[in-house]
Amino acid sequence: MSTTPRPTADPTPYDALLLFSFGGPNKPEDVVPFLRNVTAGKGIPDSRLEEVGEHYYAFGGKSPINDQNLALKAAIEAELAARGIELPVVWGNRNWEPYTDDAVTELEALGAERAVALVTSAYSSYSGCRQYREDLAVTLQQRGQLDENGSTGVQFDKIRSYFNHPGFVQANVEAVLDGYAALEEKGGSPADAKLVFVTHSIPDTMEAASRISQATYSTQHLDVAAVIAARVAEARGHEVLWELAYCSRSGPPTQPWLEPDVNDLLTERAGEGLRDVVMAPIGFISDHMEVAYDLDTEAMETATELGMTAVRAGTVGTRPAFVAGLVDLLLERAAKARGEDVDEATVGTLPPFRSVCEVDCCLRRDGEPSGVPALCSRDVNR
Ligand SMILES: CC1=C(CCC(=O)O)c2cc3nc(cc4[nH]c(cc5[nH]c(cc1n2)c(C)c5CCC(=O)O)c(CCC(=O)O)c4C)C(CCC(=O)O)=C3C
Ligand SMILES: [Fe+2]
Repeated sequence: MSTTPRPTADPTPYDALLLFSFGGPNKPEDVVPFLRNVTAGKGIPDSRLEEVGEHYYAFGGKSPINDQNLALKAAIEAELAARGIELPVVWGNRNWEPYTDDAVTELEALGAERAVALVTSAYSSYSGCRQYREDLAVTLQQRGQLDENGSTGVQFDKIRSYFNHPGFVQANVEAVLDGYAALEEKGGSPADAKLVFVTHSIPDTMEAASRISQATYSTQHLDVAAVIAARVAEARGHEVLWELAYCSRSGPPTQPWLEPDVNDLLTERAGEGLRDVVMAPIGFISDHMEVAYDLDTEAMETATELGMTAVRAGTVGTRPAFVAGLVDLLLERAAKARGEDVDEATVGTLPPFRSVCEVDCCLRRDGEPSGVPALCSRDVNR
């Protein structure tokens, strides 16, 4: 379908790729310290933390996310090798081992001077963009490697948010089509089904602050959802009605977050007579805990109780279209860093997002300066 030529297989000026993720616990003893890392200073009620801890214990205290990142790392390495590109891939996480600091140590051991970061969040908001850039800056600061101009050690650039990159979108289309096939196998009626896209909820204040990144977080999802639904409708030859819902809300009940919650949406639509649902978690790139618990456990239970026939489509994971797209994005970023004119491929109505963020891009709260340094932006150290 896509006729966009592959970018030149030259990673110069980069000498390493940082696969930069969230992290998750590997065993029961990791759960509480992991949750402390995630929630430090975020005002999440203890009751919510205990509840989320239980989600992890129900899965033996091990999040699937680390194995999924290792699988993605291996898939990227294989794609690089297949294209004859020699570039080491180093993995680091904000909230668990191997930490960002471990990754920087590994980059130094490799002799890397300029690395490009690939964040495992496809969409732009504080949680999916700036929080990673801050983590990198604070890590360097703690190592004594940050001054007012940025890093004095390994230099970092970032790959643009890729929610509207053809590879990510195509992999989602394939996953949703597999979901429709699974619905049919389950005895559902695909032509009457609702396609419910699901993503992580964020506070309304974070949504408002994400505006500066060229389109808000929810708008990014709506734009790409429309493209995916249209392609699925075309491939299946029937109409596809769709909606966007949210999961994994936390924070105090008084704080507004993006809605509708997926469980509330299912309940409301069941009341209106909807019987068949395909849930597509386009907000996540792998089947980590939010997907395994909030969708496969909780939302599936809701759907079953409502008497619906429901399936959950896969995430992009290591689908070849996604992995090839990531390598294209890396090469595109490299060409940009070399000052070349590059074709930044997108689908939908939104532009390619910036790989060097605007001043005050994606703050945590609308209008409030963060006071925390961030890399890969025009406001280093603000
Ligand atoms: C937008 C977004 C993504 C999607 C993009 C992406 O995929 O990266 C994401 C991913 C993830 N979130 C994760 C886990 C958690 N997120 C939390 C808390 C929060 N997430 C938020 C946003 C997001 N989070 C927000 C606004 C909060 C409130 C606190 C704050 O303002 O920052 C909490 C604290 C308890 C709770 O509140 O649930 C946990 C444990 C895991 C790991 C899963 C695993 O272990 O498999 C992953 C990949
Ligand atoms: Fe989260």
